[in-house]
Amino acid sequence: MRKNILFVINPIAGGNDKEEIIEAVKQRAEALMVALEIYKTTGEQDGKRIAKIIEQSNFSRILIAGGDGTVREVVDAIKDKDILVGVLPCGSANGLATNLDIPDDLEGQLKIAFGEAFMVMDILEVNGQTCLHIADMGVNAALIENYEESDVRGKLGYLLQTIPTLAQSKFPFFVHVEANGENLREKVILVAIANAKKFGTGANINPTGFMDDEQFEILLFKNFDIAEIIKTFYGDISQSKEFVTTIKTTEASIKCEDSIPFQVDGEFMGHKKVVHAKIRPEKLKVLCGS
Ligand SMILES: Nc1ncnc2c1ncn2[C@@H]1O[C@H](COP(=O)(O)OP(=O)(O)OP(=O)(O)O)[C@@H](O)[C@H]1O
Repeated sequence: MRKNILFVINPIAGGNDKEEIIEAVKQRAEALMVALEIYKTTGEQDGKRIAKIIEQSNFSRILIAGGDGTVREVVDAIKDKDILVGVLPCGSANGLATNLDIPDDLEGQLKIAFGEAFMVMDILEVNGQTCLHIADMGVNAALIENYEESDVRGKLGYLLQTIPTLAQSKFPFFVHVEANGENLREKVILVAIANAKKFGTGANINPTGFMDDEQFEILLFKNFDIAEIIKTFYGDISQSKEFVTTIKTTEASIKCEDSIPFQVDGEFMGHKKVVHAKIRPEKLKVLCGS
């Protein structure tokens, strides 16, 4: 049977031109004699439209040129269908691609997108939302909130928000975590709910986490030290017990005494007091680097 690929492109993701990627994918599909259907997102009802397109054809894989937001939308549209997903990262945040070892060069990305190496990864549900790599409450979500309101994009824009965010913030805060039948109360600056190891910035906040181990980690970052926080987001992370407590689980409730900034896969989701996280029964087959 001839292979069918759906190619979803978010034209505005990352603010960059997608023509080179589109042409390269078209050429590769043609060379492999694979039928390619293209869907360009509009920002309106894309999830519903993609779900309808998937219903009408028998796609063996979906390639996505976009950022984490576009990938999440496609994953929601796939539901429990057996379709391989490949990411050609071009968003301003590409945390999932970072965790899948997708390289920066287009040739390397195409090799993976049209290759056969894939992982069967877990999907988290966090307050009813699909979460593929990391959700968190606290200082990182506050940075994303401020970043989304600022004019400077990219890593610099994010870094520029660090000092004002910390200066005006209500951190540290108290959090109650209920997981594995136990309760824990800690004073923290950030609670991460991590399916993956790394933030989109590349920082490896969860070195013991795997995306295909049917569990996730709750990481309670405790120290309020600006130098340590900046290192955490951009480089090496201290895994000392004074700095972070890690809980491995399949379901957890996180309750805060105040409303705290909350983000899922790099998208700011408002201020929350309660976050419930669990592993979904369905999995995602995703093409990866190794
Ligand atoms: N044609 C379009 N015009 C405007 N917005 C769009 C369009 N297509 C998709 N979107 C929006 O793009 C967002 C997803 O972007 P994605 O996360 O993939 O890339 P990004 O560059 O990281 O985005 P951002 O920096 O805005 O988070 C969604 O909010 C979606 O509604």
